[in-house]
Amino acid sequence: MKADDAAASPVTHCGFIAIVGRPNVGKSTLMNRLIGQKVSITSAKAQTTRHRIHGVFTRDAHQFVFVDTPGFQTKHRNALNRVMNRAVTQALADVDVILFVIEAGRLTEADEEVIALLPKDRPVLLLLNKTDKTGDRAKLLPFVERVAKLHDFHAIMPVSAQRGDGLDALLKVAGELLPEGQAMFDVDDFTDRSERFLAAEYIREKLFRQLGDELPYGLAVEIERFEAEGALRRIAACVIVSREAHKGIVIGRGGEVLKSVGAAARGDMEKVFGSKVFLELHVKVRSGWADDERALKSLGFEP
Ligand SMILES: Nc1nc2c(ncn2[C@@H]2O[C@H](COP(=O)(O)OP(=O)(O)OP(=O)(O)O)[C@@H](O)[C@H]2O)c(=O)[nH]1
Repeated sequence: MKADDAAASPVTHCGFIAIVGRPNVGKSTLMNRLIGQKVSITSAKAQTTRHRIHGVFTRDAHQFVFVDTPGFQTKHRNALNRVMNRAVTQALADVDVILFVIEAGRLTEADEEVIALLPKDRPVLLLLNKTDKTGDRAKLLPFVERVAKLHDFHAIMPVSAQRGDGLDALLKVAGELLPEGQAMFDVDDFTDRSERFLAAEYIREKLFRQLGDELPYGLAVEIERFEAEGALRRIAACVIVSREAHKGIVIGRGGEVLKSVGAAARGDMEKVFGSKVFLELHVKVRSGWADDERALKSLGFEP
C-alpha cells in the first residue's frame, strides 16, 4: 500500500486474529464467511488446511487480518503432524486476538488439548459453532457453564459459520480488541497469499472432495510452473502421493478423477484470478514424504 492511501484510509485499528480449534470444527468455513471470499479451502473431511493463511477483512475503522491454522492432530504422530501442530503454536504466539472454535454442545479430548495451549495473556473468544444443528439456545446453557470454567475466556459466543449467524456480533467484539494501528493491507485485498499458493489449495480441495474416504494419507500438491501473461495463467501442477498404489486412485479409471478435479479447480481459479487458466495436472510418487520434514519444507509447509 502506498503512503497516500494509508493516510486516506479510515482504518484506526488493525491486528492479527488466529482461528484455532481441532480438525473439522468449522475454522475454514468461519474465515471464508467472515471475509466473504474463498481463500481457505473447506471440505467435509478433517485436515484439509495445512497452511497458515491470512484473510484480510476491513470494516469501517477496523482491519482484521485472519490467520487460519491447521487443525490439531492427535491421531497420527508423524512429521507432517508435528509440523502442523508447530504451525498452530506459532500462530498463537504472534496474534492480538484468538478465536477458539468448538462445536456447540460438544467438547472432546482434542478440544481440551487445544485449550491447554491457549495463551493466558491474550484475549480468547470461545466460539460455539454449528448452532444451526443444536436447536434451542437455552439448552446450551449448562454446556456454556461447563466450558467457561476451562479458561478465562474474554467472551463465549454462539455462532453458525455456515449460516452466518452471530458473526456480526463477533466482529464487533473482536474489533474492540484490535490494537491501534494503520491498515496493513489495501482495503480491497482479501489475502496476502499468491495466486500460485491458491492454485495449489484449489486443486487439493477438489481432490479431497472427489476422493472422500479414499483419499490417500499424506497427499500434497506442488505447483511446478506458474506463468502469468495478462489475463492468462499457464499452470503445471503435480499431485504427490507416497505410494505407487495411490497413483491409480488419484488418476481414476480412464483418468476420470484427475480430469474432473482439474476442471473444477480451473473453474475456481478463473473466477478468483479473473483470467483464463490452462492447467496441466499429473501425479507423482514420492515414497515416505509425509515422514520427511525436509520434503515438507521443500513443498512450502512452514517448519
Ligand atoms: N451445520 C454446520 N456445519 C458446519 C458449520 N461450519 C462448518 N460446518 C461443516 O463442518 C465441516 C468442517 O468444516 P471446515 O471449515 O473444513 O473445518 P476446519 O475446522 O477448518 O477443518 P480442518 O481444516 O480439518 O481443521 C464442513 O463439512 C463444514 O461444512 C456450521 O456452522 N453449521
